[in-house]
Amino acid sequence: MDNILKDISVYLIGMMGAGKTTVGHLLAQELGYSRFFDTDTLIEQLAQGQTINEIFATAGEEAFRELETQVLAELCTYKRTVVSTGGGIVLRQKNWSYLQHGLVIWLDVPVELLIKRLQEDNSRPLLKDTDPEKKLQMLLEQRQPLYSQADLRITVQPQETPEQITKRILAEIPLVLKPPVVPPSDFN
Ligand SMILES: Nc1ncnc2c1ncn2[C@@H]1O[C@H](COP(=O)(O)OP(=O)(O)O)[C@@H](O)[C@H]1O
Ligand SMILES: O=C(O)C1=C[C@@H](OP(=O)(O)O)[C@@H](O)[C@H](O)C1
Ligand SMILES: [Mg+2]
Repeated sequence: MDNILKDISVYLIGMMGAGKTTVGHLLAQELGYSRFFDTDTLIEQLAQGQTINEIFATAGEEAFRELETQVLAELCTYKRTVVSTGGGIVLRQKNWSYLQHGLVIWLDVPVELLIKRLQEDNSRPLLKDTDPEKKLQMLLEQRQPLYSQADLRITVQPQETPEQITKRILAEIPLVLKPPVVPPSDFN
């Protein structure tokens, strides 16, 4: 896989709860990439240890998005790295110019499954809503056309484990990589 990817980095995108953070770790291991980063973790470090919830509450979503862009701009200079992004990273056009430094993979998970996974989770400020399922559905509708710009879409099945998803990503990566340009032998 190392050779096929030619050291390029991988960016995981998709909705909150899609498993980007969970799968990203495993994918880095399987690719033999020593670097794994989660943009949310880096944002929290940049904000002097404030949680994502605290950043949203004190500085607001726009300030969070600024930090997100700042973090991504740095990460995109790295090769041989897996980056798990936050679900809203696709919203800014500028972020796409950074994401496109690597292979962009969309973990596509049905809303019913996202809701199950995030039921007990209070770490997503955008889901502090009277109807989190409706909110997720609305966000997905807004973002679906953006996620669709990924190089590879992985439609996750309800029972699929993070390990199985990682294996499937590894199997599907070669299908979306452009073959290297080999000049004809008499080319000079
Ligand atoms: N394939 C999976 N099957 C079951 N639970 C999962 C799977 N992937 C992730 N989870 C769980 O769902 C929650 C959200 O996962 P996470 O990796 O944080 O998603 P994201 O980073 O996309 O928001 C976590 O509790 C995680 O353990
Ligand atoms: O979808 C979003 O806008 C967000 C997703 C979160 O990351 P995960 O996708 O890892 O949950 C986090 O960046 C923040 O709460 C905003
Ligand atoms: Mg995450």
